[in-house]
Amino acid sequence: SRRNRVPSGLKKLPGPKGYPIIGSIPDVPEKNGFIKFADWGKEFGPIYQVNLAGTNHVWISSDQTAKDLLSKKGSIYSDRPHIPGLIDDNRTSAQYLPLLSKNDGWMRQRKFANVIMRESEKALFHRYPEIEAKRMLVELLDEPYRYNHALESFVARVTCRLAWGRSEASDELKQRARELLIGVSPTGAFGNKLPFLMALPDWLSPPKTWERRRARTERSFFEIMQREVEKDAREKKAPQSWMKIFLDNRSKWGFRHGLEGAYAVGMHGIAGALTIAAPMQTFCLAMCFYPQYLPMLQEELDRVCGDRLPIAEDRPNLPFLRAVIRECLRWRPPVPTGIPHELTQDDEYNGYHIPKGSVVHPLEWAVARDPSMFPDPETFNPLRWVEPGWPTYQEPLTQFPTIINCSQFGYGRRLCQGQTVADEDLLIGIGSIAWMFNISREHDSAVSSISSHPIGMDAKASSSQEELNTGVEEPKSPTMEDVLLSKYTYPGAFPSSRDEEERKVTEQPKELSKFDPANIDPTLDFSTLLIAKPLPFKFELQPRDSKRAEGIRSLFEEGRGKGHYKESREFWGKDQGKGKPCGWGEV
Ligand code: HEM
Repeated sequence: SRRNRVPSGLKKLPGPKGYPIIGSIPDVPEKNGFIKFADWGKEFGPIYQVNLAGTNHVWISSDQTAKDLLSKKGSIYSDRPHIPGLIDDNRTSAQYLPLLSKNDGWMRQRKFANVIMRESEKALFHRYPEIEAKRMLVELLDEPYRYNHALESFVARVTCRLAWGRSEASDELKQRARELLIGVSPTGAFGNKLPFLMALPDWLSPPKTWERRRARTERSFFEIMQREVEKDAREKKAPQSWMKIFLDNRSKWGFRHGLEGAYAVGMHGIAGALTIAAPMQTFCLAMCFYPQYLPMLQEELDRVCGDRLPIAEDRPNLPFLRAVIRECLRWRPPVPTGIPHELTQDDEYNGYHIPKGSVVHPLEWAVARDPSMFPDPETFNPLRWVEPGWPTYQEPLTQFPTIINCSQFGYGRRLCQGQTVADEDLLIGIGSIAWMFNISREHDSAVSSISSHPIGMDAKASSSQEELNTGVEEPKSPTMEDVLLSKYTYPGAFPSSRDEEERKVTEQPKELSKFDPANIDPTLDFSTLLIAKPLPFKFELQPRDSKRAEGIRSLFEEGRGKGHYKESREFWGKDQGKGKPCGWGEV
């Protein structure tokens, strides 16, 4: 109660009442909990507080408030909370830069991150995204029903090359990313839901055993990758990579030991592999539900790129592609709850008291839905970025729209370090898909003589293990008809082309049902972990023209002949280390 005392002259932040001890935990659904937090924002205002199992969580749903606190008062709002589900203390272990406290380790790793990002950007990311785009397109042509695999592999291969100069570890990197995501997500590892499990002996606590194996495997993986680059460097055949930058100037970074370098590089590999596929999957979803924009995008790509795939130098000439990417991030933010900051001393804001130790969330989902900045916010509308008159329109169009420094990358001193990598991957990745394919929701066999594949018929084949095992039941996939007739209740998520009658049906307020997976809007069927990705969905992917398809196939074969496209390799044996000290954990 002393902690909760409000100094005289100040008010307590508003917020839901909750229950004794557990606070408001029962009121927050596991699926799409960010919508609940955004709803509370509408009820209590742009800043409010919620007690979740004894911790004070402050939720911010306005960009201005987030800037006022997290950016302007960065000296006290830049710490990170403890994550109980991890074996080592995330705040001090110097393993994961995004989770470190604001300490020396964080400062030296951030400096290192600045250098590796700057160097990569200067070198146009060594053209890795352009090289890997060809492999992705061929995989989509051959096995479109495994589209998730192709998109995630594209991102993981680029990041793997950037981190260690080679792509063969991309499957392992994806698995490391999935397991770490589970380890750190409040809705993932049991150790985060029931922290006392991490205080029990290993033999009594399966979540602790799982986490110990995950941490051991991750460390071995990072060490193996570091040793391989060291060997390549000794033999003067190491390609450019973040690891090579580290090794070339080992003493310059002030790291405590070589292992810190292994983690500093590996963490960036994981951060890239975790996040960038989400907006690419969102792009496919958006093109199914807002089909009017794909022809506009293809017109721009054909005009600028003609018969070749988009490349980095096309960026200034592709404003509509940048608008589509920016809108994907806004419409379905990859980190909808934001990554929490921790407040290190008592503060006041607009007459409200914010107690030290509060966990402060910039709620991206709500920030991206401010109707004064984004009119008709639930609608996917890339035109808001390129048509004068919209509040988000900005010139020159050779530079804007851009995702760099948008709120989806966070605030203040903890701003995302990997923005330029994400920017490049999305430009090349999404641009290449749109250049090559038509994407549509319904199967129409008469559309073209070129073979077309309806996707998602075999949901398992198209989903990664992570998505199959996030704790979400296989969705019942309501049809658009179901949705329109009665079930769906979250207002405004339909394409603006739908008429008023349909809108009225959708806007009937039916509390709670919107969180029920069976009733969920198909464009809101996302995984439940900290980084939200659309769960596998059915759509049709059809090459626009057979000449382009053949052209890319032959470029890919040519690259393969030169050894550019190595197969992914296993690190722990055929069974991925089942029963051994290191290997893949269940996800
Ligand atoms: C679409 C892709 C991405 C999104 C949406 C994203 C989003 C975020 C967010 C919201 C934060 C937290 C900011 C805050 O605390 O206020 C963050 C931090 C971070 N991100 Fe990203 N990120 C993306 C891609 C990447 C990539 C590709 C990398 C590296 C290769 C990366 C590296 C980092 C790092 C190192 C931090 C921690 C910074 C710190 O705590 O000091 N991110 N990112």
